[in-house]
Amino acid sequence: MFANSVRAGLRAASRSSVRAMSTLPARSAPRFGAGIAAGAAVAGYAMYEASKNPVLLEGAKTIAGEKGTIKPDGVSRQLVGKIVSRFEERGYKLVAIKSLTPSPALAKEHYSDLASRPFYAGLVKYITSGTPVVAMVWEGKDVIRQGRRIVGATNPLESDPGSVRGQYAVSVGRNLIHASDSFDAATKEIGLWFDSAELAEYEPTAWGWVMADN
Ligand SMILES: Nc1ncnc2c1ncn2[C@@H]1O[C@H](COP(=O)(O)OP(=O)(O)OP(=O)(O)O)[C@@H](O)[C@H]1O
Repeated sequence: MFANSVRAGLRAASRSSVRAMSTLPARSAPRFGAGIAAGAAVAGYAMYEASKNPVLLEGAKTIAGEKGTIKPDGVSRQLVGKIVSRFEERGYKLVAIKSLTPSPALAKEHYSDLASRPFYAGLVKYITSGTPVVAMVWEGKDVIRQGRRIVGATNPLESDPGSVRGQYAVSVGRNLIHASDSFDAATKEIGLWFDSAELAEYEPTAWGWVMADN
């Protein structure tokens, strides 16, 4: 489950904005990520699990986090259930989920690291099209790295066939879902997309069986 320190950090971050979120102590870094998959926002993200051995993604870039967000094409194509099932069946805990149409300001902040890219304007337009996105936060061991594997490579041409993008997408510009690619990104994204009160605390029935190391 979430370490109290981590949970406290996330809640503080959610209350205090993105900058506050990024101040979560590295030693408290959980082995998870948050992600948003779907519609637009990247909250696809995914989640976060407290860990005694912090694991940050090697060479990770800022992303939405695990937080995961199902983008508008994922919602319009009615793939939300299938995508959520991938995380649930793997054993990850759903901490938060909501459907919304992000504002241009939210979309721009979420993808701020891509502002100089030629596809940025189209990306923001796509995410804010009016078809909602589904923002999620998932928790569990290695959820950021595993979440990225579940989602698949950015370009469907390079995605593993068993991944979400590898099975359902053909275009990099319509790749269905976003998932945070690092702890810092997940923390930032969870804070961008969710209020602390939206992050649930509970223990799934088989949590111990799924997350135990020995
Ligand atoms: N060449 C491109 N043309 C159009 N859209 C692109 C292109 N490259 C990336 N994108 C869009 O920008 C998003 C963010 O790109 P990024 O390089 O951060 O990949 P990613 O981290 O796999 O994606 P995401 O952040 O959505 O999970 C991609 O998911 C895709 O929707």
